[in-house]
Amino acid sequence: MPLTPYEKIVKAAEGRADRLRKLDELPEPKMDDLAEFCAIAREAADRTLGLRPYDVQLLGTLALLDGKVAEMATGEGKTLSGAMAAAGYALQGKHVHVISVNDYLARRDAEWMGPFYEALGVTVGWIGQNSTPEERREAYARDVTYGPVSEIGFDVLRDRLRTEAAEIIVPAPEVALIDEADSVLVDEARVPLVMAGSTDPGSAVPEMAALVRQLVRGYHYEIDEQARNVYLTPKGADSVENLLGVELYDEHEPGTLIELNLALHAHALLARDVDYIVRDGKVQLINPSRGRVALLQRWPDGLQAAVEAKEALPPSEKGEILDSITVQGLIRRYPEICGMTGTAVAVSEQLGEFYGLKVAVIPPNRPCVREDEPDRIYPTVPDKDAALVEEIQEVHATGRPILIGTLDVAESENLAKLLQRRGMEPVVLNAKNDAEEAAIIARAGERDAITVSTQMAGRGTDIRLGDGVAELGGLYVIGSGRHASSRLDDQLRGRAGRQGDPGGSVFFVSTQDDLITQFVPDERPPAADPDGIVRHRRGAYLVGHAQRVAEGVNLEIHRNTWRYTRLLEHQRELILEWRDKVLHGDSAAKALSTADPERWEALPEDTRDETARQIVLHAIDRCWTEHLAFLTDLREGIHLRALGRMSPIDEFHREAVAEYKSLLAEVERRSLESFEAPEPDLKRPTATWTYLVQDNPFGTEWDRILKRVTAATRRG
Ligand SMILES: Nc1ncnc2c1ncn2[C@@H]1O[C@H](COP(=O)(O)OP(=O)(O)OP(=O)(O)O)[C@@H](O)[C@H]1O
Repeated sequence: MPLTPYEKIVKAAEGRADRLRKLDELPEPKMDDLAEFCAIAREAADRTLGLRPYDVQLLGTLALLDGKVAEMATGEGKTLSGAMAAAGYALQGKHVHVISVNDYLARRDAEWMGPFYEALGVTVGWIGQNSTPEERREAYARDVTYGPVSEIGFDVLRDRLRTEAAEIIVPAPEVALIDEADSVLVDEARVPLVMAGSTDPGSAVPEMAALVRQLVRGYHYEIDEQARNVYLTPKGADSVENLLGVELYDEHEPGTLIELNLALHAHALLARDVDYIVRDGKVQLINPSRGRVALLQRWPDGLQAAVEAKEALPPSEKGEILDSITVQGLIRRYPEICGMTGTAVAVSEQLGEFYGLKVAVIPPNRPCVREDEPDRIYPTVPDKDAALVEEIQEVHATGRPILIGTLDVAESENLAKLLQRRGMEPVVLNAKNDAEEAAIIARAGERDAITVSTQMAGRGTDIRLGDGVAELGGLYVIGSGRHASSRLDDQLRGRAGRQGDPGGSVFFVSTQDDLITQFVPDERPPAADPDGIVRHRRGAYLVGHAQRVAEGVNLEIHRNTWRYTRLLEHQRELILEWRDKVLHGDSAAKALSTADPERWEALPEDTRDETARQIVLHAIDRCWTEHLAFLTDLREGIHLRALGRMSPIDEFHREAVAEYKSLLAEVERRSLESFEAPEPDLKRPTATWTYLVQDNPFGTEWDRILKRVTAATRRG
């Protein structure tokens, strides 16, 4: 039977692809080969997807193939650039993980790009939260696997505890191609992915939650400027002691103080509809940089329980941490890393420092003609809100679609109410109704549309202009306040003016906004002009300055966390290497038969190898879990050493290294003990589960101890 034109191109491309597969035999792919690859990929995309890649998309692909982070503006077609690069790596014989930010995008992109991969003879699969182990295994066996960072991380953690070599499902890491690279590599880098086991419900203390509700800010407790800490005043401490009838600062009974602190944190620093929402009887955290519900995320155990108590919800499960890995640790396992995002330049320093990555700026296909107006600055929040509503009403009267980006769920709901009162009909998109996202966004560019959204609308969504909207000036984006990172501002602006569309953007700011009062509390804002707008140059300076301070604080936190986790990641690699040898080889048998030849001989020959393997694996896993707990405690308490003028990080390293060395001896000791026991106890947790820990927003135990010491001195 004659081939259809489609089959012909598939065949031709496959033949070419076979030749390209041989590329990896060459020491370095030559430019000629890359050019040929680009030509084939463009043709394949055109014929299979109906999308003929623009030159700039190919430039993006080349940057990715060169191991860079490609900065490409929104709507420039990163999905296709990424797929071409993934195919390029796959044709060199490498496994590629395309790391998406959520299940929806992983599946959508893998399916959308499917025919393109097929034409090049590259196999593709995807995984999501609901994938079964079998589906996962199959997806990982493909040349290119799409998946959200958390799912890949959880699979790595689960593999980490396998006791049968055949059960391992994630292949050795080769290439990571990361979508929204700044968000994954920088904003989420500190998030630990955790695997926990066994059962013990968290302890929530409803009485504490009720007690802190009665306390008054400024009298009983204070919050520091950056809203990262809350502490009792001497008066507050007295009142609490009276109410509880206990001595709070009793060194021997720290439990009450810890519970009280957690309850106070949950009460004073974590706000419903800002930091989390309550849905289906559960506390659901909101991802601060995405504005979405962060499914699977929770705070460290005590804090999670305190928030649940605050909301009068049943406590969620609590368990022993069997292993954990940070997003940064997970990504750094890949020998080759590349990524793409609309905003990379602003974090190029971090990308270089933490991953050795360089940024390549890809020009837009058509010049951006969006008009970005300077911020409109007002003295107070009510002034700002009034002006915002006024502006929306005026522009809405012309029919031009408006997208308003708010900083949190509560703000989006308040603004929507204000607009409704003026007879407008805004559509709200936030973490509470994320299921309707696609439908809401699809209409956001139509005439008369008013969409109020949290940062959710900032990424990964394509807003097309409706009929006649270009003549009205295109989409008008308004920010109701500047974010703590200029990247988030830029992403919001980027929703307008895609692919040379007309569009506009402006931010409304007040000198009372949290960004300013938290990060530059001592600066006095300039006065407003008679019409109520702050035009003095210092106003704009202050806003920019506050944002830079906020970015600096976050970078410092990232650096500090990495200083502590780097050693841990290194130790994990070493222990995993050892574990792998045990799992895949006969090192356990060798060690135990040498240690106790008599016992070895007494064991049935056909099962003793496996027995030895299970004994040593069990000892390694137990000791590692205990080591992790030790390091967590060490890190929490290490800052007390600073009082003794030792550098906390040096001290941490010294102890962690010593402990690791003793861990190796301990594994051997326990293995031998089990080996010699008549009935070795090789129990493993009956239930395991995975979750992400949202960084403890309130610093370390050290801060709390300092506050405690200060409070106690003040009282004395
Ligand atoms: N070469 C092309 N020719 C025509 N349309 C294209 C081309 N490449 C991509 N597109 C279209 O452009 C739109 C945006 O693509 P995509 O979602 O990949 O953009 P993006 O860069 O990821 O944007 P965002 O930052 O919003 O995620 C899609 O509708 C896609 O079909």
